Amino acid sequence: QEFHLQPTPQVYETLQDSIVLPDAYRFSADVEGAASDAVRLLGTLLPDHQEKADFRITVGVKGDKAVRKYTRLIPSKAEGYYLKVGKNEIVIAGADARGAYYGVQTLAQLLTLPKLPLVEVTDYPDIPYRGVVEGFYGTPWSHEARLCQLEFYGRNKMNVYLYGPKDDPYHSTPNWRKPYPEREAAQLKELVDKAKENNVIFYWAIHPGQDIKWNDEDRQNLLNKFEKMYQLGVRGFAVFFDDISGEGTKADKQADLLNYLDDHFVKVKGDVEPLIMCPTEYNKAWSNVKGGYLTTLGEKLNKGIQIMWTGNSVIATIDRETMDFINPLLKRKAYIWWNFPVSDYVRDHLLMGPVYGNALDIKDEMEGFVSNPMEHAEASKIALYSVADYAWNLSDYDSDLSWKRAIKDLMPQHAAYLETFAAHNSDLGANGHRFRREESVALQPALEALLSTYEKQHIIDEDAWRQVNEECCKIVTASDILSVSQENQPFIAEITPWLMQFKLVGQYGEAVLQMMRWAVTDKTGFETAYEHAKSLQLLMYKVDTSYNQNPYQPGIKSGSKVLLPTFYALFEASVGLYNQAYQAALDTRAVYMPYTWNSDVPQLAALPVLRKGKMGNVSPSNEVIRWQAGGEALLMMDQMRTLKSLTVDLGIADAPKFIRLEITADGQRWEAIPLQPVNGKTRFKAEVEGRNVQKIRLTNITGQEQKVYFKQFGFEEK
Ligand SMILES: CC(=O)N[C@@H]1[C@@H](O)[C@H](O)C(CO)=C[C@H]1N
Repeated sequence: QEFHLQPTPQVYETLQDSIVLPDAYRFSADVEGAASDAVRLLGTLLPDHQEKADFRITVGVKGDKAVRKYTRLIPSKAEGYYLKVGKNEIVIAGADARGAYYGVQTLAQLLTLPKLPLVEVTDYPDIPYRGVVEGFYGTPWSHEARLCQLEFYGRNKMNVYLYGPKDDPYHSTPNWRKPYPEREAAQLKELVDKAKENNVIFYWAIHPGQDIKWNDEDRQNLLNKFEKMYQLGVRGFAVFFDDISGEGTKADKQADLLNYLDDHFVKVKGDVEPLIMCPTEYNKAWSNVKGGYLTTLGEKLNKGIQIMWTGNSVIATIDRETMDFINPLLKRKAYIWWNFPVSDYVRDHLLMGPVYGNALDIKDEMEGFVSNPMEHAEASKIALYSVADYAWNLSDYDSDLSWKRAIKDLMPQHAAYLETFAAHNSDLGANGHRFRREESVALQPALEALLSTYEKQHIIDEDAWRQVNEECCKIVTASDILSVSQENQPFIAEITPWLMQFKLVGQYGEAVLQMMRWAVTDKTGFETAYEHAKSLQLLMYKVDTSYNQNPYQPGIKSGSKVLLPTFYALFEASVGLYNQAYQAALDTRAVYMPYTWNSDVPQLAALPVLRKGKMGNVSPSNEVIRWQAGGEALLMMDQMRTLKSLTVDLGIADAPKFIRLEITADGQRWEAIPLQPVNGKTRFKAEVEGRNVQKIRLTNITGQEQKVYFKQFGFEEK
């Protein structure tokens, strides 16, 4: 595969010739000046220079004497650079310090080649701010993972990292007012230093909105906390007002606070980046333009303050229509908070697929583009690599080529196996945001041909059968090789449960293909394959109910959108044929889900129901739910079932005043069941022990919209 620089440069010319870098070279640079970062990085790449040598290496920033004669070749764009590798010289001339540093990062990639190609690169980023917002719910990244991320950002020319893990108690309610304990403070200081080393701006974000008081005391509390972070070396600050309800959601109060911080902290300090804020109405689906929240921010917030936006909905790809809606309201270019590959609402899935769907013609519409990743730091790098590629140079972005390069970058030696894994572990499964991704793209035609021919004509499409069988063998091989790979152990540690599941899916596919082969030709062969398939289904269930048992979306899903559903359908079809051929009555069901959920409350409607043994749970939501008056949510059983317990948690202490819970055994007569407080906070139990139910209903009985959380709705059968 031909060599490709990352991110894809704006202009790359190669002279179809190369040199072997001499081990002695003359060096000219203004080492103390703006190019010091670039010179330091270069020093780690090349042997020491000698005074007398023919080959010359020049590094500088526009205006430095050393690069004066290249001035007109330097792009006049922030963070741009001109890089030349000639027969007897290398020149790196940056438009500014970071540009020079990026020029050296590009040279570093060229130096990994067997021979150094003669090139001229004229390069610069399309989007001013590019990087990552660690802004997900769930286990925050570890200190080691963050250090590793920052190096990755430096190499991929990402220039921002926003620290804002929702579950860090010192970032959010209740401890945002408190300084970090010593150990955490020391680690943050180390991160700030590591970020600087990699030319990444480290922003520390605060999430005070759920309990902030609009008074001098809390304003001072916030200033004090910022001052503490400043003393740790933080020079970039953000205030997030997302996913809150109550007083903190007021636009004019938020704007007053941000302007105060801007005037009395940022402008006073003089060496702090422009403030960033995340609004409460951070996506179009939730914005009520007439209500004036966004226009108030747009009008009142000081011009220099950057405002984040997730798009037309919480999880959305970004296009021109998206930007044409929001930029006029904010009276500035929105700073995109892109919620991918974040998986804190589908925690049983890994999102390893390509980054696609964002428009390539909107480079002048966005102030920033930062990705909210998975809690699995290494696994997120596949998407982050392509986010860096996209945000640097939109028009040349190719999602599939970038995805393949991202995989090679993460595991150069085992890239082929990782690509097999990533190709089939890319969709989210059903989820409350209705956001889906393609999965098993290359194998889909064969899977579809195999299934439709078999289901409709009861014959095997031999070519499709062979392709699917080959892929199943690859899946089994890839899973084993990756699970013991030493190439990137932190990454393998993150994905091991999914590798186990993925192998089982591959083996299940093999067994089902055998069942198809023998359904009407070899009774005993079929029965063995059937037994094997059933045991593999049980093994998959065991993995899914043993690992990653978080209280939100527990379990381990793999190949869940195309591969496994196709194998389930082929399983059922072949058992049907066998039963017919041999007048047998084997159970044809592959898996069954006895519970269904639906609701006329938009943010509840698509939440998936999860089942584990006798427990049923509706997947919780991270966001504030706007539950309209009379809105209802219905959990339906496939048949009458006897309950043992039922728990509801809407994040408010007085839920029984707002939401009525009812059950029915016959679908006609409903009976309200009182909700008893369980933990004195927001969790309630309904007395349903021994009750026969067919449906359970939750209704907002207050006659007006209620803002609640949907933290838990679960029941256990007897
Ligand atoms: C701005 C923003 O997207 N805030 C939160 C985010 O923290 C959370 O990870 C996700 C992704 O599930 C969505 C939002 N609830």
